[in-house]
Amino acid sequence: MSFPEMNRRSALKAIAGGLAFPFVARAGVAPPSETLNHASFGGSGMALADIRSLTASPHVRLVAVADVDLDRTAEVKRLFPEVRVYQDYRELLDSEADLDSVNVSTPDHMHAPITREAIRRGLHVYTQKPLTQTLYEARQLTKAASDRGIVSQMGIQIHSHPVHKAVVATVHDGAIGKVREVHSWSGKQWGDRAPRPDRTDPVPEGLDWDGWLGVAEERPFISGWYHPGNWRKRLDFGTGTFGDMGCHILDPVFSALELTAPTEVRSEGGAPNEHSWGLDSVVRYTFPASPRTVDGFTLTWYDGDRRPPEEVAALIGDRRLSDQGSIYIGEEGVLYSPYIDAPVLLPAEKFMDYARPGPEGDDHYLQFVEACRGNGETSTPFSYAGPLTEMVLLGCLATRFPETSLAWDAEALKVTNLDEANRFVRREPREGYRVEGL
Ligand SMILES: NC(=O)C1=CN([C@@H]2O[C@H](COP(=O)(O)OP(=O)(O)OC[C@H]3O[C@@H](n4cnc5c(N)ncnc54)[C@H](OP(=O)(O)O)[C@@H]3O)[C@@H](O)[C@H]2O)C=CC1
Ligand SMILES: O=C1CO[C@H](CO)[C@@H](O)[C@@H]1O
Repeated sequence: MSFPEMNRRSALKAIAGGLAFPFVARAGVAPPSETLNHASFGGSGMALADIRSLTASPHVRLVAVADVDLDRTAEVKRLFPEVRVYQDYRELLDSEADLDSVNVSTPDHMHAPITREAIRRGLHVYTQKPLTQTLYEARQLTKAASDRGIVSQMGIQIHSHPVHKAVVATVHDGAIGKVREVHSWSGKQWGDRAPRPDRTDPVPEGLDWDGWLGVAEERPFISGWYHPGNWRKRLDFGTGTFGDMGCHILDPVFSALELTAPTEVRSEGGAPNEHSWGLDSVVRYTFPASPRTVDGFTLTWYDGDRRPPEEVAALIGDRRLSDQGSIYIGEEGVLYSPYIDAPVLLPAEKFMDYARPGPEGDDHYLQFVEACRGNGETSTPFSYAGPLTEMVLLGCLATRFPETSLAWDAEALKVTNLDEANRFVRREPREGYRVEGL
């Protein structure tokens, strides 16, 4: 680690301790007694929810917020009158020399550059899902977090929920044996078949539109089309329904089945148009066998109006198929997991006397805070969240090439049988928003 890579607070700690480079595994982990100086990227929407959850700990002091839309910072200023508000994330990072930790809760396209810069400064990072917007960025953040030894956590709070933990524990307990297939779905519709409206609207006074665009190409502001929220539907900013909900819904699948990178992915549903993600995706992955799966295990994702086929839905009998969830088909039984609801083991008679694991939940945010203070570990560090995000983003990429089986070489981060697919593995950031290491 080079000295300029240390943040000032860490450097002072190091010097005070009489050591030039004392941080081998984790740079600048605060001692347990210390209150973290924390900054948020994003001041409204999910960012505000993240701020509230993190500052529920008495050991977190919110000192700064960056938000490109100053019109959306009134509430955070009301709640934290002392907070310093910036409009440009780069200015915040350059000005706030005493930070320990940050949350990155902006739209997806800015997760990577902001998180990468925070890591470079040795700050602990809580980054919203999906970790990044491209596969390459996910790989780079995973590596950077590990090289720099910071504490990291992705914002998939369901990972720490008792229901998620129960699904994982039940599969690990062997209740349904080795798993042959999983079918997962979300009824959300973060896509758009309509063309981009041909108009330019005035940029609202408080919004720095260039800053909002960040790494993406310049374009006219269109009211309601991007900001806030609808950026999820747009190719350059969001990741469609799959990217939006996949990191939540496939998270228990990924950890319960101890999946590694898929070897093949195929889209059989809707495709994007020139500007927006498609609707009604169906994407099937093939994985190498894991200790929890059979050879040839497949995972299929459905969204919008698409759902698992009748013979799969029939496995849950006359129960209602929830709007979001998963069905795990094992060699010895079926596990139906409605999203954030108790898992159901089937056939019911077989599991009547089964002692279901009932693990306790955890607070995903406080887990991060405590890990930054040297107490315990996070449960979704980038070493876990990076590969999970890569899997999800590979599915998003596949929707661009319907009815085509893409062979994936995860180590090389490359589609090996269709070269044109590889231009979507990585993005070229706009001049002025390039960040070292991405
Ligand atoms: N884990 C979960 O359960 C949830 C996670 N999310 C995730 O949170 C993220 C944000 O989503 P959401 O809040 O709904 O989106 P919004 O568009 O409503 O808000 C995004 C926030 O980021 C700010 N922002 C945008 N660009 C920048 C920038 N360059 N620098 C600093 N701040 C910026 C926004 O400011 P402005 O007002 O100017 O846009 C706003 O405060 C997404 O990645 C989403 O996937 C969202 C909901 C739930
Ligand atoms: O959990 C979530 C709830 O819904 C939001 C919108 O679809 C998501 O962005 C979010 O991750």
